[in-house]
Amino acid sequence: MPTPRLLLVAACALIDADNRILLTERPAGKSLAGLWEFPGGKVEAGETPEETLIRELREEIGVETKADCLAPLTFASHTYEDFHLLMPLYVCRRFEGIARGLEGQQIKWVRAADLRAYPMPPADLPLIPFLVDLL
Ligand SMILES: Nc1nc2c([nH]c(=O)n2[C@H]2C[C@H](O)[C@@H](COP(=O)(O)OP(=O)(O)OP(=O)(O)O)O2)c(=O)[nH]1
Repeated sequence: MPTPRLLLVAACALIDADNRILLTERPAGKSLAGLWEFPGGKVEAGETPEETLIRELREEIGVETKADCLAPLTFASHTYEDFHLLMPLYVCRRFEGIARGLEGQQIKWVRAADLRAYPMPPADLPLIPFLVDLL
């Protein structure tokens, strides 16, 4: 089997003053629909992962942040059927605005210890212990 193409996706664990993490539900019709994920998206040509996150946080949940406020935590590396996902996970505690699902998606602020109660894409499961340790 040939190795599938590499897909670079940037994701962010937004953390509120209460140490809760924001999860967003993937909408019906998309791949992995109904699963809970970290906000983010594909790194487009000409973008840094930080620029991708600033754009995606603004578009998806109406939150503004800066590259300085994005700290790398860990990454996911997972083979899906059509691609191999490489996904740096950043942590962001400094942002402006009240998060809301601007694309009709549900959002939820979740304690690290409760993350496993939310079905997530398989690539995300190894990330949970890093957040539990951090928080
Ligand atoms: N944003 C985000 N994407 C994730 C996570 N975990 C995970 O496997 N992914 C995958 C799902 C998608 O295949 C890809 C992100 O793509 P995207 O969110 O920009 O694009 P999309 O909704 O249009 O996805 P798709 O329907 O094209 O697959 O990364 C995660 O925690 N956050």
